Amino acid sequence: MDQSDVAGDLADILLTEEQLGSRLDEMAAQIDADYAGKDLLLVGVLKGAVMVMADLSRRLHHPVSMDWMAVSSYGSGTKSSGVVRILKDLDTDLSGRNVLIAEDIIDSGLTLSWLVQNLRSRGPESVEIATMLRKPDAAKVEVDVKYVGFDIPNEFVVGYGLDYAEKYRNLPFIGTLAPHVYA
Ligand SMILES: O=P(O)(O)OC[C@H]1O[C@H](OP(=O)(O)OP(=O)(O)O)[C@H](O)[C@@H]1O
Ligand code: HPA
Ligand SMILES: [Mg+2]
Repeated sequence: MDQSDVAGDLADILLTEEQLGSRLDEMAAQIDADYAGKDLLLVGVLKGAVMVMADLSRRLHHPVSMDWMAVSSYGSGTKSSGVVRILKDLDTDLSGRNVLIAEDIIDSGLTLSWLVQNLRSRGPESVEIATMLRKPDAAKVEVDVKYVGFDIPNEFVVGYGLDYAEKYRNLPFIGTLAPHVYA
């Protein structure tokens, strides 16, 4: 997508591609250090986490496996329904594995608190979370997150995997939408 095609839809750019990239460098270095000598399974949460998974995993100097889950709580709206559905489950047996969930955003926390509980019940060695974004002021449940890219204000954001009604995921930066887009 030519960014000029969506420029009229955006109110603001919150985080540039460069800011996301340098924060990912730091997160990857931390993850490499924390998991040195250990097995690591990255679990990406479709669809939003595709960018984080691709960009974070390529920065790790660590042999990892990758698997994917699809869960959805937002549908096409801007509010979490609170009801999490598994649309696609993992192919991997988690017994004894060190699992690191890769996510684009923790908003209300409902998706991740549900997912962490679900994965912990499968007998892994550990389950931790790496998320690019978190909205502290939107939290409805506490989620223990080991790696956070950025804490952001409580506004609906798009880009870098995040959609509004399935659009804007491929923007390389994080932005907010102009009010007319929701109308
Ligand atoms: O903390 P929460 O309030 O639960 O929100 C976070 C979740 O919402 C989004 O997924 P969505 O359901 O929109 O699916 P998608 O990734 O396919 O867009 C996002 O990717 C997270 O998984
Ligand atoms: N934008 C897009 N998708 C989301 C958001 C957001 O701010 N929060 C949870 N899912
Ligand atoms: Mg979504």
